[in-house]
Amino acid sequence: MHPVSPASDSPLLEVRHLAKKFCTRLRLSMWYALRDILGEAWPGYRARAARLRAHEFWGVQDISFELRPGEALAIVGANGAGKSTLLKLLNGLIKPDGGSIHIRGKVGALIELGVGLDPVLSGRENVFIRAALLGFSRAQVLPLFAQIEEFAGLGTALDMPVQFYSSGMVARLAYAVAVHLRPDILLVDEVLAVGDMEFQRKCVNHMLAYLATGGSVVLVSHNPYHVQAVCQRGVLLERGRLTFTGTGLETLDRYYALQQQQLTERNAQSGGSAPVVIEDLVFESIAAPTIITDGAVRVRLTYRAQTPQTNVAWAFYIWTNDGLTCVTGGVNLTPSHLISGRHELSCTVARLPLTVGQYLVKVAIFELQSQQPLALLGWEDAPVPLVVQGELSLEKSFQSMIQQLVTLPIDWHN
Ligand SMILES: Nc1ncnc2c1ncn2[C@@H]1O[C@H](COP(=O)(O)OP(=O)(O)OP(=O)(O)O)[C@@H](O)[C@H]1O
Repeated sequence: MHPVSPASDSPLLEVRHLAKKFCTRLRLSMWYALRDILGEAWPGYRARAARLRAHEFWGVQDISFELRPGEALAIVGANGAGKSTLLKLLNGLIKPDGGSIHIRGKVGALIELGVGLDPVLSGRENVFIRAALLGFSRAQVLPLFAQIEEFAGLGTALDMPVQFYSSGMVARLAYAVAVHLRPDILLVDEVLAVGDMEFQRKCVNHMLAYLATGGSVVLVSHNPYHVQAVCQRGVLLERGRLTFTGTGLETLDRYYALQQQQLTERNAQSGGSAPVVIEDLVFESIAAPTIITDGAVRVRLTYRAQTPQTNVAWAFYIWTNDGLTCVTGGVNLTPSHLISGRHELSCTVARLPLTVGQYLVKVAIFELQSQQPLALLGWEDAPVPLVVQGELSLEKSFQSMIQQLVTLPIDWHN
């Protein structure tokens, strides 16, 4: 692969009106599958396949998008929305009932991690087996082995049977093999969530380097850190349908708004007993009475938890009034723990280099493993306002005038 200009290249992946149906009854689904195999020989079969039979439903329906070299697409949606089904269709693991998929190039996939690994064989032997499943001979893999070993970082565990691996170790091995065989399109299904933070960072850095050389990524993830770092584009799936396309973060924003709506409804139905509720979010200046450009800021989030929650992360997002994302940071990569009752989470921002102006803040607490939001504030309801003040020097008023979002501490030299 070569460095490319993404916009100028024709799509590596073209998906048009893709559809897949499932049946809720196992025996009936087997009968339908048999009829479908026989029926494929008959003219007009495809037209009939577009209809639902008794106890069938659409797992995904009418999905269309394209992916060009150098692009990464986030697929976002609630449990059961059809994300894995879509990846399995792209990887050819299951056949569509409608629409088409055109792929130019080689696909590497990290979908069901354990699949394709022999539990009694060592990690080392499984590297060759997994590569063979992807069409690579032992001779082709040997020159890449040192890189795969180094990336997986399993040390002596590489010679241990895979059945003794943790899910994180399996993810390391599977990811290292898939990416070093240089696919043109890499499909990744929430695999990163099972790896530790150091490995997640390594994968994100690797994906960015891979994208820069013209690779493409389809990433199922709700982790803001992964979506913001990797995906320029995103699609939102709701009950199998594509309901929104935008940048990765706009898609996540839309998804969180939907989730907050559902969490609020569920909370109301259960008489206000949601497991976790964010009650308040405060941005306060550490040194001055007000938040000033470039000043240090403390962020305090007040939550109420019914039961303790381990392994959660929280993130805040700062937007301009007209909807432009200016800070998507604040994702804590070390897991937090929530204690039952009403408590606070906090963090400090050493320098907030936003220019003088008014901003809006939204916040999310989400489970690290499933990456699903546990509690949200500001997405569906009113975001928290944030006012950044500062002296209106000539330089700063000029920055505000041209709507610059950040101030840089520049020393000019003659
Ligand atoms: N083989 C199958 N047979 C029947 N139904 C299926 C099958 N595979 C998926 N489904 C159903 O299709 C829908 C979409 O499932 P899918 O696994 O694609 O969702 P998802 O968005 O990946 O969810 P999650 O976030 O929970 O992994 C769900 O209702 C699921 O139960």
